[in-house]
Amino acid sequence: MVAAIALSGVGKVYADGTVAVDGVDLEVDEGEFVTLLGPTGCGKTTILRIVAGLETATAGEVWLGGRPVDEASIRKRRVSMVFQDFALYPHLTAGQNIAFPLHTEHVDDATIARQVAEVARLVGVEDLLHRKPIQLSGGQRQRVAMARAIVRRPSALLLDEPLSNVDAAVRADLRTEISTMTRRLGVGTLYVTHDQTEAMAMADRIAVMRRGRVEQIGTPSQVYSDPQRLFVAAFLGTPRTSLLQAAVYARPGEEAVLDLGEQAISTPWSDPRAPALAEYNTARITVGMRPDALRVVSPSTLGALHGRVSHVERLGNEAVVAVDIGGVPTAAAQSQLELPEAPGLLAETVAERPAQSHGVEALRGTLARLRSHQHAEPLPATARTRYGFYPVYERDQHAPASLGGTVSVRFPHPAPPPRPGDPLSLAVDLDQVFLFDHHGDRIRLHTA
Ligand SMILES: Nc1ncnc2c1ncn2[C@@H]1O[C@H](COP(=O)(O)OP(=O)(O)OP(=O)(O)O)[C@@H](O)[C@H]1O
Repeated sequence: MVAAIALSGVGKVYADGTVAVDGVDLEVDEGEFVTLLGPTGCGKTTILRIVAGLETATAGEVWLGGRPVDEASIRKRRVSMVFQDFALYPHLTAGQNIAFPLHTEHVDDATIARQVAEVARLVGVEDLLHRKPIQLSGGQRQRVAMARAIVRRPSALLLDEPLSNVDAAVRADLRTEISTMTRRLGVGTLYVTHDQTEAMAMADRIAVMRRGRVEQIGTPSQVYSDPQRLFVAAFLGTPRTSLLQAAVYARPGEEAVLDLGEQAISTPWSDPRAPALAEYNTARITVGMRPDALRVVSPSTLGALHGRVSHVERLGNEAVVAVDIGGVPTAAAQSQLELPEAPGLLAETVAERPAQSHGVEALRGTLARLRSHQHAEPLPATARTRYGFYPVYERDQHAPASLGGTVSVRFPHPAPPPRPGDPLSLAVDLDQVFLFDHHGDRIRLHTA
């Protein structure tokens, strides 16, 4: 099959030297829905603009319907783009807005009327065609924008966070409608979002992006359940995947351990993963754990991790309980601080420190900490554990609890969740634990 959209080694360096896109390969088949998912500034919009012809790539090639199109005009590309801010013409009615692309192509009036009615019905705005954009709700405006984008039967559809200005209730409906509609039309769609729920719900495949590169591309369940990179594991999952530093120690014939500092995850030598772990003996790695990997057990259970509840979040159908097991979070540069919620965390951090510093000073201090996390690894000290030397990174006392060395477990309704401060013991399912080396690449324990 010929790909609707194909990018090969595409790069973009802006005039000021910003590397926005860095060697991206990507294919979207006809009728396929691919989302570009990643934190703010990772290059998602730039990729869409390059495909649409609004921006020129500084490296690589773009192909549409099997033809290289770098020199082609925007119109010849038959690509439609929808932005998050609707961008309807305010002085035209919804019907005139939808008809607009056809007028520019000199289509006759009867055909225009027929096609407008058809797409208006498809997106559910047939009763609103006489209204001006100002008389429409956010959700209705976005439906009109979608109708305008598909009325020309584009060969590729580019959607840039089209639901971010629509309120939550309408967003869920539109999410389903948009992905159903693009599949029915058989149009190749590239959809930009930084919302993982949206990406998971809509996409055939998700390309998780970071700093201009695609870190991993796969079906929603592949990228969620089988992350190849630490960043992907960190980015996907609610609550956040816990990423803790660990040292690997193997004692042939006895056990292999992931030493978390205050305690360790151990597996007996008879487990084929133990000799596989031995290949990493003394290596410093990152252990990624989601609630799926943990089970609450009695304190006497052999090999359980023990901790105290630091935070309980009640979500109605379940409670998410953060448990401090004395772990040390992995270098933030590789994980959390680049996530889109970072500004929120920043605000939280500032709010937590009113007694020590004030206003601008507090903000400056916090920014300095965030920056130093982004650019420099903390200097490791070492401490003796029962297995060997463990690199001790100073725990940041002021970091919000969500950045601490905690793990999370779920208490589905109606199980009563524990309270902050309560002790809790957790058994670890090693099959559900992700291990990453210091480059952020997944360590796979080949046990065959
Ligand atoms: N015209 C420009 N000149 C210089 N740098 C730019 C320009 N446009 C974007 N950038 C930079 O390129 C990088 C990628 O931007 P882009 O808008 O593609 O990211 P994004 O992932 O879509 O972000 P968001 O989710 O915030 O929209 C950012 O660092 C941004 O500041």
